[in-house]
Amino acid sequence: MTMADDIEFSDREALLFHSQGRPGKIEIIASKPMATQRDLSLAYSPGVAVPVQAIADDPSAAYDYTAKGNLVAVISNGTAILGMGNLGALASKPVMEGKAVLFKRFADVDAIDIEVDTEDVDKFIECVALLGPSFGGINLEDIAAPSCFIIEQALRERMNIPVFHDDQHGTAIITAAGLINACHLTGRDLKDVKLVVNGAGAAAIACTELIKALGVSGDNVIMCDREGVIYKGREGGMDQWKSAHAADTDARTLEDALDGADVFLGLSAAGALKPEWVIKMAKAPIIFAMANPDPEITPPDARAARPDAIIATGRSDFPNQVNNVLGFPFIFRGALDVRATTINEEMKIAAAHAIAQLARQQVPEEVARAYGGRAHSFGPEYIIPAPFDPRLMEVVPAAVAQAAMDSGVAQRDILDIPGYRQVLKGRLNPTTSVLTLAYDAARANPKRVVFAEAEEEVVLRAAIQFKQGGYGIPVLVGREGVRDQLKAMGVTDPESFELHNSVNSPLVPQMVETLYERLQRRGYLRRDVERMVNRDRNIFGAMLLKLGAADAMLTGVTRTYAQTMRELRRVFDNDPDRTAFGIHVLVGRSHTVFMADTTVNERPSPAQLADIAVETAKVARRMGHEPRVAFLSYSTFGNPAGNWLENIRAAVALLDARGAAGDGVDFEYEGEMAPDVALNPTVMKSYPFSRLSGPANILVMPGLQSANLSAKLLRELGGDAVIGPMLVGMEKPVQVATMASSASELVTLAVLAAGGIAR
Ligand SMILES: NC(=O)C1=CN([C@@H]2O[C@H](COP(=O)(O)OP(=O)(O)OC[C@H]3O[C@@H](n4cnc5c(N)ncnc54)[C@H](OP(=O)(O)O)[C@@H]3O)[C@@H](O)[C@H]2O)C=CC1
Ligand SMILES: CC(=O)C(=O)O
Ligand SMILES: [Mg+2]
Repeated sequence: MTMADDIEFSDREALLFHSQGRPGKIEIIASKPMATQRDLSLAYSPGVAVPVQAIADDPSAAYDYTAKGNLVAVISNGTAILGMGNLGALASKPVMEGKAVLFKRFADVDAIDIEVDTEDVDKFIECVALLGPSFGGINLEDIAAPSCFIIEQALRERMNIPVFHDDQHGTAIITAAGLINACHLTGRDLKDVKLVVNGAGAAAIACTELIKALGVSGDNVIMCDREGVIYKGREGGMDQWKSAHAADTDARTLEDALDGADVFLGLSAAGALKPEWVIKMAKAPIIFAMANPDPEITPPDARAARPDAIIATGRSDFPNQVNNVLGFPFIFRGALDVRATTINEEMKIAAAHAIAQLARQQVPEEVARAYGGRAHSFGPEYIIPAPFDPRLMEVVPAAVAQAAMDSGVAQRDILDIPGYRQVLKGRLNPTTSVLTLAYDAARANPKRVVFAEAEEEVVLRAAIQFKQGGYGIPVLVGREGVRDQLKAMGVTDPESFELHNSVNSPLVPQMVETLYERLQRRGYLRRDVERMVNRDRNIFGAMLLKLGAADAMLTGVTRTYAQTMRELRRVFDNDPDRTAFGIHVLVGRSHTVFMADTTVNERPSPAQLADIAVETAKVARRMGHEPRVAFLSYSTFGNPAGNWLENIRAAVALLDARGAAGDGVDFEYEGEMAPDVALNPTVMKSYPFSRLSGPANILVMPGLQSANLSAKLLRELGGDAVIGPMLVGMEKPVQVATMASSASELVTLAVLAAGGIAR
């Protein structure tokens, strides 16, 4: 196969990728434990008879007792494998396995590939129709036109689950989204656009139909196939689907058709578009060369011919990937979740608009990271979101589900769409579900949060996301130039951001007064205080908070944690009677563990250890977890004996006493114990007297050495996501990020502070 020079893998690597380990790309994993005889009895005979009878009595019970409702079949006969042509059912298997994997990765839809070895349309229809009971939906793939039209139509009529030919409708939805945005960027009105479509197969016909439905005039569209322009009256190589798009034109070749055209839409074959024809297109032409794996024209060739063009391909190694992977996982997610009987026009148009809109919003960092740090913002090189954009999972299924309900094809209603969007977010990323309560709390009661280091780009990105997410009002500390920075980052209304600095803040005299009163007996002269307020953004930002101009504060990106804490301590005390300390939260797929104190107290006293347990338990509850506290040590209940255990034992005794006195110790705790005893139920069994009813989810660490080391090791080497460090116990909600924090991590800390979770 010919590959473009810049693809960074060889054919051998592609084969190795598929053959290494288990051959292929998918496997099936049981969703229920199969460990014991009892499990077997329940899962298989005799237990399985019960759901069998329930489904026989009421077929809709299949959605409750089997995987049907989340299972999609990816079905092909291999007659149009990508742009490679008819290579047969078996050869299509790598593509179909690939589509199944994409369903799972992007939208948590379980999918299985089925290759049907026939080109006989009736046999194919019969085969698929009979598979209906197994699946929640059918995704037809890489079936050549015109058979695909007959097959899809017949199956849609016969089956009561969604049947969707991805190459037709998935492609059409994404193409429409890309075209809407490309026209927007080049100041074109869809109804005036002159469009040339190359290809008259599954993808081309469906794209053209949807684009016409969106407002492009039929008179302005010319479609071409291998024989050239499909014009009214042409006789050779025609069928009813091509005839429907035959143009009233004198143009006979693709070259003729392209003269003055605004848009080229290629859904045909590699190399079909010559650079010299592109030169004839209108100003700022839009070129979607979507054949896979090799496009109709390579982006470098298209760019060389037309530097003013917007260029898209179906591939992930160039900007603007217009590929149905952006659609099918999320469209099925929404359709399955409302048990839609079909995927109708309303649902497709809702998906197209949702995707188009998403591209116009600020791009989150996860996306930039997934694409090697290439930053995106809406423009000619970024007309459509990238498949790794986690927001697709939140917005597209919700739009599709809503459209299904509105158009009457949903069998189950989702009434709480904001709640559904949260569920969708949590479905992919356990970290976001842990944070759901925090995000909800912040959004319900938006607070003013000081972003003290707003001249840093990462901080500004976080502030923009914080504002756009509706989590609160960022209060930026920085020079006037920050507004230009905001503008350069795509913010259209930088004036709407509140910006403070000591040069023009009317609060400075009051800040100096208040801080001097606090520090005058701690070795500071008034002029020291003046200098601090005027020059140090942490002091200035903290004073905004102290004086009530904001509700919370975020800093830490420009100075070390210890240095930042020293500065904050000049302004803030601990909350009276509380210990200030840090918490890291480790989020795995099946567990969440809070670890404290990971940042502040080098050798916590027994009273501090007890406080850390009580306060961390409160934070865990605020994040939806019932606390079980383990006081960690290298030693478990006195073995081995050592000199370092007294503090821990005294802390446990203090909690016993506080509990006996009814003083807020309403959670399980135990210690001292080693981490395996705290976390591993099997090891735990050796200590039947332990008061923990299950694995601990709060680990109170014996000292800063072990705590900070553990947190950092887990962040660098562990497989889990790590949230934090959160700072709790200060007089005001202040969060100190680590210097390497990403914008998403900063947003999380701001949300934890604003939502009152970390306080
Ligand atoms: N980026 C994306 O998301 C997607 C891209 N595609 C790509 O679109 C292409 C077509 O796929 P699909 O519609 O499923 O396949 P079909 O087999 O249904 O259709 C192929 C069409 O392309 C036409 N064609 C082939 N070669 C040429 C050429 N040199 N000049 C003009 N027309 C040509 C054929 O013409 P004729 O009718 O005369 O035989 C036919 O109409 C493939 O390259 C595929 O990879 C498809 C789906 C999604
Ligand atoms: C992307 C796709 O489905 C195709 O090229 O056929
Ligand atoms: Mg395909």
